[in-house]
Amino acid sequence: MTIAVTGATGYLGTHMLLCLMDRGEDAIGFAAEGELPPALAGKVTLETVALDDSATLSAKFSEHRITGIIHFAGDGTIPASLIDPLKEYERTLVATLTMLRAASNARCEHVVFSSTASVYGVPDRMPIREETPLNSISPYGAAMAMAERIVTDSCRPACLSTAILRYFNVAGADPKLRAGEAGHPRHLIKAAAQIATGILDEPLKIYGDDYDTPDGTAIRDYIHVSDMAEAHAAALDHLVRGGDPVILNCGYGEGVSVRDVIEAVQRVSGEKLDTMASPRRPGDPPILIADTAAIRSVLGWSPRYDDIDQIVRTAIEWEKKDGGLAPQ
Ligand SMILES: NC(=O)c1ccc[n+]([C@@H]2O[C@H](COP(=O)([O-])OP(=O)(O)OC[C@H]3O[C@@H](n4cnc5c(N)ncnc54)[C@H](O)[C@@H]3O)[C@@H](O)[C@H]2O)c1
Ligand SMILES: O=c1ccn([C@@H]2O[C@H](COP(=O)(O)OP(=O)(O)O[C@H]3O[C@H](CO)[C@@H](O)[C@H](O)[C@H]3O)[C@@H](O)[C@H]2O)c(=O)[nH]1
Repeated sequence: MTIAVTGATGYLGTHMLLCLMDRGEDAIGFAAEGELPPALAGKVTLETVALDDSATLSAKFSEHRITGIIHFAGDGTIPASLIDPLKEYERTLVATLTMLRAASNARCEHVVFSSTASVYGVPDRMPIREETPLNSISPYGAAMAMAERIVTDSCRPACLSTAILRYFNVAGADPKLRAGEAGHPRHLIKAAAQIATGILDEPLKIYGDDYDTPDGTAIRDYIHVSDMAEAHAAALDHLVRGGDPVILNCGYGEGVSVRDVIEAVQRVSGEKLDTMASPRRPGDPPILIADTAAIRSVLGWSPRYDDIDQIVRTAIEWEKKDGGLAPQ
C-alpha cells in the first residue's frame, strides 16, 4: 500500500516519513510549503499541494494509488488560536474537509487523524480517559474537536476506516538527528533546549507558578516524537487488519511539571537555566495526563523513549546540530 502523509514538512510529518522509510513502507509527502530534510529528500516524493484544493489532492491521491492517509496538516498552538481564532478554525477545518473529500474521491481506505489533548479542556479526573467529555477552553482545542466530529461523521459514508489520535505534549527529535522540531521556540522543551545551547539568549519564562500542583507549575504528559510516529504506524496497521474505528490518547501516562522539565534540561546539558516567573498563559489547563490503557491494548503499542531525560537529550542534540553548534 502507498501511504500519504499530509503536513509532511512539519514536525510530526517529517518524523512520520522517517518512521515509514525505516519500516520500508511506500510513502508520499503532501505539503503546501516547505522542504523535506536531507535524510528524506530524494528518497521520498514530496507533492506540493494547497490543502484547500480537493480536486488536485484527489487527482494526486489517485495517481499515487494512495490507500492510507496520515493527516498532520493543521498547525496552531493554544496561544496563537487565542490571538486569531478565525484563522485557527479556518485552517484546521479547511484542511480536514479537503483531505476527507480527496480521500473519498480517490477511494482511499484508511485515515489516521491528528487530534489533541486540548479537546478535553480542564477535566476533573486524572489520568484522562478517552470517554471524558470534550470541553475545550481554547479555539485550538475546539477546532480539533470539530474536526474529530467531521472525521467521525464522514468516515462511514466515504467507506473510510479511521483512527483519531489525541496527542499529549510531543517533544524531542529523531535519535539519529535526521530531523527535529524546527521553527519558533513555542514549546517548553524546545525553548529550554535553545536557551541551554545558547541559541536563545533570554530567561525561560515559567507561565504560572501558583497552580494547585506539587511545585506550583503546570503538569503535562510529554511523549517523544519517534514514539508518536510509531503509534501512527501501529494505528494504520490496526485499520489495515480490519480493526474497528478508534479514538486513542497518545501519551506515557506520566505527569512532568515545568520545573521538572527545567531540572531535566539542566541535568542533561550541565547548564544552569535562567528562569522568570510569568503570569499563567490563557487557555492552559493546570494538568494533562493521559490514561494510556486503550492505546497499549488496542494497538499493542509500547513506547521506547519514555523518560524525560531521553526526550530532552534528543531535543538538545538537535538544537546543537540545527544551530550549527555540533559537527553536521
Ligand atoms: N506538536 C505537538 O505537540 C502537537 C500536540 C497535539 C496535536 N498536534 C497536532 O498535530 C498536527 C501536526 O503538528 P506539528 O507539530 O507537526 O505541526 P507543524 O506546524 O510542525 O506542521 C503542520 C504542517 O501543516 C501545515 N498546514 C496547517 N494547516 C494547513 C492548511 N490549511 N493547508 C495546508 N497545510 C497546512 C503547516 O504548514 C505545517 O507544515 C497538528 O494538527 C497539530 O495541531 C501537535
Ligand atoms: O516558555 C514556556 C513555554 C511553555 N510553558 C508551559 O509549559 C507547558 C507546556 O507548554 P507547551 O510546550 O507550549 O505546550 P502546550 O501549550 O501544553 O501545547 C502542546 O500540547 C498540547 C497537548 O497537551 C497540544 O494540544 C498542543 O498542540 C501542543 O502545542 C504549559 O503549561 C506552558 O504554560 C512555560 O512555562 N514556558
